Amino acid sequence: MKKSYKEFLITSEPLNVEILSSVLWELNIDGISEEINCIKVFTEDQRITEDQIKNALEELKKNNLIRTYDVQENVLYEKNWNEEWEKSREVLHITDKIVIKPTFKEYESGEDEIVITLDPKMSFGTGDHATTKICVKFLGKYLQPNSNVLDVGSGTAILSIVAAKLGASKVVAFDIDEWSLQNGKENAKLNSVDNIVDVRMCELRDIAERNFDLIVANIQRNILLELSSEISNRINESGILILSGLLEGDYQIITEKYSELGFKEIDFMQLDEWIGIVFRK
Ligand SMILES: C[S@@+](CC[C@H](N)C(=O)[O-])C[C@H]1O[C@@H](n2cnc3c(N)ncnc32)[C@H](O)[C@@H]1O
Repeated sequence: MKKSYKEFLITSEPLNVEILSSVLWELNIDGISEEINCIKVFTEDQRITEDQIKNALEELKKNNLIRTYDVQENVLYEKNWNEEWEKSREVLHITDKIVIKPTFKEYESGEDEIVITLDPKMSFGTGDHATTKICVKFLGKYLQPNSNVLDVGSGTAILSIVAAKLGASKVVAFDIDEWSLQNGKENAKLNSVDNIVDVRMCELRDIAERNFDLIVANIQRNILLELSSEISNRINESGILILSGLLEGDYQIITEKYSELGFKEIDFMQLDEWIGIVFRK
């Protein structure tokens, strides 16, 4: 039997690809491709309904992040959506030193550059999203060589691989998503850091280690609030905590929660409407 996929063609005003894709990835879609004036979302048939997409867009509308939207559904037979999606990936220079390259693109690296090769497949973390960029920039600034790092919600393991390449001696990367386990392991191997990056599929409460020098978590606000005590219990005295996945409006509730747990804010960054905060325990 032919396997079918659905393609949802989404137009919105304004067309904010980053915000749309971050919300749509949460629905467990398979891929997104960015077109000139719309985005296309690909998913295996039956997995996601048009109503689920519309509910997510309606939520964004309620929060004034988009004004209007339109969704058109097409069924595709044996379409290689991954190929479509790959066409829109580019080599990304996140800092002067850190470059993210999709596996299918050629790139000649500069002398001091750290080039990370990624095959994102179905996990979050291509490096395109503002929150990933914020975390990468902060890792470049705060990660000390030989650190013990925890990556909460690792997706493609992009942040773990960056940490390993920057000199971390041990990185535990975990995610609740099955695709991320597979994809994170593949990417760690692809970048020859699978001896440093330990990718797991579990919840934070299952992480037995409690001695991390740096914890990075790029997840949405409610999860960061829910996991705050568990995060706090796993960081060393004077450890660094990098949080992103947050919108401007999340700043106050997050800083209040984490300062109650003894964290002090030491840095802040905003890219578009997304923010990242660095704390020291
Ligand atoms: C925004 S993505 C971040 C991916 C990657 N770290 C990056 O910075 O690009 C958030 C990830 O958190 C995972 N996630 C969501 N809830 C989680 C939880 N309670 N514990 C661990 N991971 C979670 C999702 O599956 C997703 O892969």
